[in-house]
Amino acid sequence: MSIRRPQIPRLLLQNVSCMRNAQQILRHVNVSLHDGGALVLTGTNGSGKSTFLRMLAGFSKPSAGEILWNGHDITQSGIFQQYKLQLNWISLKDAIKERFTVLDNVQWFELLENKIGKAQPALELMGLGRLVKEKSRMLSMGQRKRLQLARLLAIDRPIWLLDEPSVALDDEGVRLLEYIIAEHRKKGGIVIVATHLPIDIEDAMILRLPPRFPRKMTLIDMLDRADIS
Ligand SMILES: Nc1ncnc2c1ncn2[C@@H]1O[C@H](COP(=O)(O)OP(=O)(O)OP(=O)(O)O)[C@@H](O)[C@H]1O
Repeated sequence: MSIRRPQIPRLLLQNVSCMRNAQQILRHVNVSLHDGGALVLTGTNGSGKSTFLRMLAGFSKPSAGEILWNGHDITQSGIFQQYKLQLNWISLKDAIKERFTVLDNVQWFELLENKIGKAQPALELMGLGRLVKEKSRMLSMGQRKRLQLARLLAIDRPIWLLDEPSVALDDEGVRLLEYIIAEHRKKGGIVIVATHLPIDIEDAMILRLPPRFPRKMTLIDMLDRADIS
């Protein structure tokens, strides 16, 4: 009889806290993600969703606890060099070069990755096929987001860190985003999304970060109270 060992999670956050500017932003976060896993981060403005993603990307270090990738602490420099090659990141800063064409904006990143051939099909999938030769400065907000998503597909790394990926997308764009996330997970990819907007990700873990400051009473709260009395 063979005894199966429990698999080590691909990503494990153990009791992680994070400070920024001498302020405690995240407290005692525990998350475990295996291949194909998905995590959706929600929470009020300033609750720490972007901080969480930045920490996973290695831009800031946990002030306590550990982030383990394949069981190894990502803050060790040898490990981090390998770990960072697993990551692909989308944020509101889109890093689009205005003077490049739409196609060049994806191919440039492919080139940096020593990859080739996925830019055009990725742009077509994201509905930008007819715009590949246009200068990127011509793109609308939603088209810029679609270009960022095409980059994700072309670069094709396993761990996606997506900060507000559906902002500016129309309904079809959101469906496409949900589709590429589902396909990525089928291949064993991991997806972590920080969002305020509804997104349909099957069996995703949801982590709602607590508000950092007690909310002051708003006019709506006051009106509600007036109703009760
Ligand atoms: N560069 C920085 N230096 C210091 N503190 C920062 C920095 N960026 C953000 N913060 C603080 O960290 C806290 C969490 O910010 P963060 O951007 O992670 O929140 P968020 O949940 O992503 O918010 P939002 O929903 O508004 O995007 C905020 O109180 C913010 O003021």
